[in-house]
Amino acid sequence: MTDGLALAAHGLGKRYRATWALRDCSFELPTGRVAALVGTNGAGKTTLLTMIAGLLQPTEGELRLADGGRVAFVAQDKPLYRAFTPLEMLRLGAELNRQWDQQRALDWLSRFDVPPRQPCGRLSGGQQAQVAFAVAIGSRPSLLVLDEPLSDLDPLARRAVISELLTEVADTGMTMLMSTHVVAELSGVADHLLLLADGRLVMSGDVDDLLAGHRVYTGPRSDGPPVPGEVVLTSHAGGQSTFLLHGDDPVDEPWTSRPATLEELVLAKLSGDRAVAA
Ligand SMILES: Nc1ncnc2c1ncn2[C@@H]1O[C@H](COP(=O)(O)OP(=O)(O)OP(=O)(O)O)[C@@H](O)[C@H]1O
Repeated sequence: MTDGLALAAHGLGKRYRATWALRDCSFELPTGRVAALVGTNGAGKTTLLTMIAGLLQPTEGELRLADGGRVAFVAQDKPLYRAFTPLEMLRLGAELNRQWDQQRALDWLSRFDVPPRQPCGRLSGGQQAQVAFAVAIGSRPSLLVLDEPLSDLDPLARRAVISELLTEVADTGMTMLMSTHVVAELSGVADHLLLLADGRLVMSGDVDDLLAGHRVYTGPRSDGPPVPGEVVLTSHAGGQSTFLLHGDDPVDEPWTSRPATLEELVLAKLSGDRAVAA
């Protein structure tokens, strides 16, 4: 494994009976990054994360973790023992993990007001998610893998959880990989992106590198862009046309241009280079 990488995949694939859920997946994830795994429904996100967590064997290819790397995985359905209280879940975590940070786990529960002595089966979905986070954080992972971590949480809790997770990354140097559908929440959070569509990795890398050279040009309705470059997305609304281009040439009035956002680039890549009516 090359130094500085938390994870590397090479030619990774998974087939369920006759169907390939993931194919030809190769990427490198540097240590200490906050990576977002984005994709449409059924794109293969859970399949990839479950393989990284070591709970599913690849059909082909290879997946390598940093030497001595420890993965914590918070699955989409956040399985907890319903009769156990949050404190008992932490005790179980302490017994199952050679390295365990009880204080970090307890701090997480109190930060999110989780009743520590109430059976998990009687906690709300959001509180159960917080117990799963506390156990994962307590296990002191070098790579924290989260499958749709925010789906059970209200908008305030989503923001608070993201902020706490970023603090954990900064404090401990761990790497984080999380799948999400909510592209709008990635800005300022993810510095690395893995984008899946139909079981294929269509884009991956450092967010700033991916955004570099992508601009949005807006001007009068037109069949083609005002400057050369690869058209990533076209949209027409009323008398106006907008082109997302891989190219950053200056443009003359009445056209204007600005840098593309991560959300625009992701949505454009997921919808292909089809023209969309805004
Ligand atoms: N156990 C399984 N047996 C057969 N097919 C499966 C199994 N698990 C997943 N698949 C199929 O593999 C593909 C990828 O599924 P996966 O759950 O990895 O996608 P996803 O990106 O996580 O989707 P979502 O965003 O809807 O959760 C889908 O076509 C799915 O139907």
